[in-house]
Amino acid sequence: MISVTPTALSDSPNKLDLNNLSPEQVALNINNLNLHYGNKQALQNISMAIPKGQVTAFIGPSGCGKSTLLRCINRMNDLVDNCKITGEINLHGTNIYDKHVDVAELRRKVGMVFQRPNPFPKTIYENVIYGLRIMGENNRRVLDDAVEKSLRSAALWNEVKDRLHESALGLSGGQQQRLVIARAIAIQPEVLLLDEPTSALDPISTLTIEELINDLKKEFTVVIVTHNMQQAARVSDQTAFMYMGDLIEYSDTNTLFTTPMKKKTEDYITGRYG
Ligand SMILES: Nc1ncnc2c1ncn2[C@@H]1O[C@H](COP(=O)(O)OP(=O)(O)OP(=O)(O)O)[C@@H](O)[C@H]1O
Repeated sequence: MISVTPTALSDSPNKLDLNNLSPEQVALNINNLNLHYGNKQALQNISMAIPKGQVTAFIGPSGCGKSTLLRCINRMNDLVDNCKITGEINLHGTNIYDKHVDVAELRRKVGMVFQRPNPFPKTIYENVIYGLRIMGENNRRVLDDAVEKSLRSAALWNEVKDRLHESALGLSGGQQQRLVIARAIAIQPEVLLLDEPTSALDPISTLTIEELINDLKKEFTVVIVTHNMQQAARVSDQTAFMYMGDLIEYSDTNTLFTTPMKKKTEDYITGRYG
């Protein structure tokens, strides 16, 4: 039996009715999303509303489609050959799969952080402003401000403020992951996607990132994929349990971990499989 401590870090006890969110409460609305890799269907009719300014976790056994669903939210699967997607994902009312959508612009609104920290072989400063430079920002004052603000938001400023012009590769793994989060938030996305952001980190760095996630939702909508149920319970406001490409159950995190509605969810959270 796996024991979890629901919402230990999350400071948002206000339960939302996920089936009845007002348009102002919704960041992302996923409607009848289906995804095939060649002949293999990896997502089946996924529909869910992801609330704004909260942390939503996707959990489920290996291969259930968590990362695939996450990658749909910034159209990363467009890069995969033979991948076919039907359905809609509405970001603040616009279907991101509409043919008129500029994918580069979408990825500015929907940032992503991966499992392994991937700083560029540049200075800490240049890593943070990477996206701003691509957008054509060259004003030193604007860039300096963005560096400080983003590093503060990523809980890294105090550790690196005296070495901003040193290589990012000299940072520890946990610091590198916070730097990558700073890089993602420097361009002020609306949504931040985190794909198992702590799976390569030690327990102390993991805790630091979990605390950071709890702060990030004050500014951004956060969606996290995690293998770790305790982590989902600690950081998320609502949790979606997936199994073999289906969304089995989606509810506020406390309810999902304490009184799941579906047998499959119960079996998973009590460690019967996965
Ligand atoms: N690029 C791809 N091409 C073909 N099949 C893929 C591809 N990516 C994922 N799949 C398949 O789609 C299914 C869902 O994979 P996905 O990585 O989304 O699962 P997951 O729940 O995130 O798993 P894990 O926890 O192991 O990372 C799996 O069967 C996987 O093998």
